[in-house]
Order: sequence, then C-alpha cells, then structure tokens
Amino acid sequence: MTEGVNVPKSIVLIGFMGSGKTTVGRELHQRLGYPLVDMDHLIEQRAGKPITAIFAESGEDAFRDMETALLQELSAPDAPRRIISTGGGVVVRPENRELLHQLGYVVWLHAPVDTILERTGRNRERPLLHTEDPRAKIEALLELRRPWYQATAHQAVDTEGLDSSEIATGILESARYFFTGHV
Ligand SMILES: Nc1ncnc2c1ncn2[C@@H]1O[C@H](COP(=O)(O)OP(=O)(O)O)[C@@H](O)[C@H]1O
Ligand SMILES: O=C(O)C1=C[C@@H](OP(=O)(O)O)[C@@H](O)[C@H](O)C1
Ligand SMILES: [Mg+2]
Repeated sequence: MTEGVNVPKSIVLIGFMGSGKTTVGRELHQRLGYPLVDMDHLIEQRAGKPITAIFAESGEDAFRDMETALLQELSAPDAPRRIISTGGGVVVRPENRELLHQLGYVVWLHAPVDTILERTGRNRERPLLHTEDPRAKIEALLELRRPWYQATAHQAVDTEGLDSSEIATGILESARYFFTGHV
C-alpha cells in the first residue's frame, strides 16, 4: 500500500498563545470547508468547563493528557481531512510532536513578544499567563518551545502586520505544493 493513502492529510496550526491559531483556523475552515477542530474548544466542550477550570481543578498534566488523547483520536486512519487549531503547549510532549507531524501539513504561526503580550492581554482565558510578569513568562516559554515549533512545522509564518485572511492565503499557497507534490 502506498504510504498515506488512507490517511487524509489535514492542515495543522501550531504556535505560541496569541499567535492566531484559533482565528486563522476559522478562516481556513471558511475557505476550504474542511471540518474545524479547535483542540482547546473541543477539550472544553467535552470537559464541560473552561481551560482555566481544568488547570485549577485537575492541573496542567491532566490537561496535557487530554491533548494527547485527542491527538491520538484525530490520527485515526479513517479521519477526514480537517483544519486543526492546537493549543500553544501541544508541542511540549515528544509523542504529540510525532502525531502532529503525521497528521498533515503543519504550520507554525509566530509573532513578536510585544504582539503576543497585547493579544493575550485581551482576556483571562490563558491560565499560564495568570502571573505577576506575563512578559517574562512568555519569554521563558518561548525560549523552551521555539525549537519544538520549528522542528514540527513544515512552514513558519510571521503573522506580524498581516490579517488572518492574508495569513490563510499564504498558508494555502504553500500547502498546495505539499498536497500535490508539484512545485
Ligand atoms: N493576524 C492577527 N492580527 C491581529 N490580531 C490577531 C491576529 N490573529 C489573531 N489576532 C487576535 O489575537 C487574539 C488571540 O488570537 P487567537 O486566534 O485566539 O490565538 P491563539 O489561538 O493562537 O491563542 C484574538 O483577539 C485575535 O482576534
Ligand atoms: O501555551 C499553552 O500551554 C496553552 C495554550 C492555550 O491555547 P492557545 O495557544 O490557543 O492560547 C491553551 O491550550 C492552554 O491555556 C495552554
Ligand atoms: Mg486558540
């Protein structure tokens, strides 16, 4: 059997909190019509509570277990082609990085720290940034995670100064080559 024949490749968005994964995922979903899975939203829906409550009541490890279980589910051989928006910490586990890479065309959205700080400051949805010094936390996590984003992604996109429509167009232009094999 030719490798990958029964595993339709999805478009997978990775990157730090506030890089635009949820927003660009919606844009790609609208353009392509592929089903959208926003992992955070699905986890919240299934748990019946927001991520802040999952972290507070069960801890970060329990949330990471939910992410890994969901990635395994999304990797089923009969899965449809999808748009998948991940949470920013999905790359911390090596088994997740492997699963992400197998799932399809992986795009790393990134943005400067000031932009991340501004975008994530708009609400209190991200428990890891409920700290005295969110900038220092962002810088420390970015330092740790950057190599994992880089190693997992097929494409990196600097989102600074671009709106979600422009970002989606850039992704689709490059994804075309990945899916068709033609340059
Ligand atoms: N390219 C962009 N330009 C300006 N604002 C953006 C962009 N992408 C996302 N945002 C805004 O930044 C915030 C975080 O975006 P979101 O899509 O939730 O990021 P993520 O899912 O990566 O954490 C939201 O308020 C969103 O509207
Ligand atoms: O970076 C992280 O570890 C997290 C990112 C969040 O998703 P977004 O990247 O969509 O904000 C969410 O999964 C959770 O708060 C943990
Ligand atoms: Mg998101």
